[in-house]
Amino acid sequence: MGTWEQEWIDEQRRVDQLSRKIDRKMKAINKVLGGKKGEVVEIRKNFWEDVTVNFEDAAEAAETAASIRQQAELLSEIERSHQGAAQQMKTYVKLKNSPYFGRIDFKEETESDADKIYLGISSFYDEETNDFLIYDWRAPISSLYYDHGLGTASYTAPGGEVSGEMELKRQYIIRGGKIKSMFDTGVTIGDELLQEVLGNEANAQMKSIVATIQKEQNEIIRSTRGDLLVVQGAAGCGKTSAALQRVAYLLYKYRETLNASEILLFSPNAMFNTYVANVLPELGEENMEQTTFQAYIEHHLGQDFAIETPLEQMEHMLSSQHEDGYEKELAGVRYKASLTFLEGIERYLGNLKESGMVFRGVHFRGKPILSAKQITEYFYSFEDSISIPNRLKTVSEWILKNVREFEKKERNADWVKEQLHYLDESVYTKLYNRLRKKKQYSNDTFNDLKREEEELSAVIVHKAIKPLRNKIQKLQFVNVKAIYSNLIRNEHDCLKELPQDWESIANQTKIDLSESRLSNSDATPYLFLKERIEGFQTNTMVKHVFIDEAQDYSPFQFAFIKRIFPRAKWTVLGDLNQSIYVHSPENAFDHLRTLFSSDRTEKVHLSRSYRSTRQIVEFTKQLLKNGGSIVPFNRDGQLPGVRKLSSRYQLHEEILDKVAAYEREGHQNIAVICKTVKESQDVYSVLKGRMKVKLMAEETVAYEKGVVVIPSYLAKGIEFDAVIIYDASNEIYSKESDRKLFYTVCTRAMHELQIFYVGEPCDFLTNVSAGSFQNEKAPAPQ
Ligand SMILES: Nc1ncnc2c1ncn2[C@@H]1O[C@H](COP(=O)(O)OP(=O)(O)OP(=O)(O)O)[C@@H](O)[C@H]1O
Repeated sequence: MGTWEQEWIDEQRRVDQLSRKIDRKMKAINKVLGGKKGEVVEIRKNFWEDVTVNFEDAAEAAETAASIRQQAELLSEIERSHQGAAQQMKTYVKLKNSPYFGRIDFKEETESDADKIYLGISSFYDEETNDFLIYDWRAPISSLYYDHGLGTASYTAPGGEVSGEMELKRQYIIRGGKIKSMFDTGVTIGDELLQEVLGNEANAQMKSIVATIQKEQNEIIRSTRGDLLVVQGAAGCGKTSAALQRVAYLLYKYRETLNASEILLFSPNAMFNTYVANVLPELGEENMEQTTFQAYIEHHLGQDFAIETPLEQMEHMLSSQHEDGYEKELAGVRYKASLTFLEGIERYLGNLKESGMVFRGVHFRGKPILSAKQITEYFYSFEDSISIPNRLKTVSEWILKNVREFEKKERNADWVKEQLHYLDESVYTKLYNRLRKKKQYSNDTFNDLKREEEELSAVIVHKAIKPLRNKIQKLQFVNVKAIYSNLIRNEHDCLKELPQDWESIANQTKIDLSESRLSNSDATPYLFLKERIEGFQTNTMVKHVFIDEAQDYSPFQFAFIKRIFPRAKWTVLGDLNQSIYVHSPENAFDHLRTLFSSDRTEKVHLSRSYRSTRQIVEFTKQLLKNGGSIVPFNRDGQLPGVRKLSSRYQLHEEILDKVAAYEREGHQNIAVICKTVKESQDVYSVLKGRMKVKLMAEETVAYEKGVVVIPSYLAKGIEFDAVIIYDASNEIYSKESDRKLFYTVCTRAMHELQIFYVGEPCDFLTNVSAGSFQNEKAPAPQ
């Protein structure tokens, strides 16, 4: 028998042995789980028997409360450890299926023999031999696997640098406890496994990449040096993947002090949340918190305004590209996204300390309590040195005091008397009982009619005034809308370097505000101003902020996020070549770096692209002006197709044919990508009667397998086996500003890319070398 076969047998034997050990641990855990479950059921059943209930007097009641608390704590303690055991069980199930994916034989300098280190998604410690039979991929020693080939190698252990010799590096694919494939590799991570992984069909959800993390990705995953880590990388180079593995790494490294709820990922849209939701659970970790910037804005302003979503803004800007006034509008959007605007707001806030605040008068049932003028005078009676939020706190207390005085007088008002008369029997009894309890009246004293009336009037007024009090507590007497509108009109001359024709922009903003609408470009500045006036609500709980697709954020938004999470470290991932928003400046990441000190900032560049075949990457990089440095991972496929069609009718026929052909080849995720939602809807209405297809035109839908028609904005960040670009004519992708959008949509393809157009092709296509694509219809299969 050849030595390799023998090796294989030995390795399988080890897997089998390990499997038996895992079985034993699973059995033990099962017992614990069963026992704990029994305990929980028992405690639940006897909960009220085991607590002493006595409400006779205060001391007894306190004892009862303590007794209930004790029982409840016991219960939750057991439930917690039950959860821990259940989690452990899940990990064992995964390990049993696939215990490890890699092995390194590493001989430390000071040792004579090499240690065999097996790497899996979680450690497995064997108490009988006092050995780690599996090392967690995040353990310090595991970095050898990702960072080094055979020969001299070193890693950083908690006690310092450990050097030695890597004698073997082996990769496995183990499924169901059986080794499916196994190969030795000399280089960092062998291309074979990666070839195999990347050649697979797309999933409806993103997968973990632990078995094939590349060296430069490992650097991102394990970096803990700075406060800001910026990752710039081409489409498909694994930014999102690296970010998610990094979350898992941080949760492992800082497991004593960091939990998943203290990590927040900003995703590009809500659909993307579902796309990445599986990666961490697959690794046995809890998911981090996920949100979108829009959701944050909605949470704070959604009650007061209809807020334009990024999708709506994109749609509007893309479809008005040829209209008069587009350039002016664009200049306005860019200005509102800039730090120049933010600085203007800061100047304005400085001014507001002396003048310019706008208040609403406080009224109740049409009667004035305090006029806007009185509130303004009171607000400006404070020293300039007192901050606006602090002043507002005092002002609101002062208003509430006035309201209380008003409330007392109001008890004699006619409307109160009237309500007293018509008091519903049940309300009356309820109020009566409540008063009796509170004041401990005897039945007799309460019968005193006058007293009763007084008390009931007080309750009626108090209740009626409650909404007003709430509004005052929420500082709604401050007219932020008017203050923002004045800012935009630049009455105080705080805004500098305004774009041309700002007046019409200001007018539009004013109309929007008066109709309780907020454009996407106004939303962040508006909230910023509001928060700065009312007192910024910071979040010090979050320790790590991740921002994916970061090229889509404006400098203003970055500054804003920094303010919300003053204590968090940031990991920011993006590709400047995929900036699809009009508000993104060319040098978006430079602005970002002004928020952190330069010696706490790290920048990593990824240029190797894994998603698409070599042919697709070679093609798409030519769509960019500066795509030269993008390196494809060497995976072979068909040349992308680019075809001119004579009519829309023919276009739709060809799409049907192409989708059918892709399906025959076994592709399951196929996307027809359009530029806008409108275009997607039109295409969908044509296709839907003729094939099984879904329209994904709203953020809220979950990403699913199948054939989809999807607008560019929603396709970003995700990938498909095969992509059809609906219409790449120069009518649709007409401006230079469409270049990055076009690049973004084409780079969604993993295995196949087909571009159609009717009329003339867009300029970006004319620059691609002839050998990089085919323009004939592929022959039908025999
Ligand atoms: N080391 C790796 N091993 C296996 N697969 C990888 C690796 N790195 C990236 N991939 C795969 O490449 C594809 C692209 O990765 P990902 O979506 O993370 O890239 P991205 O840089 O965020 O892309 P984009 O900017 O285009 O959205 C995914 O299918 C991912 O699983």
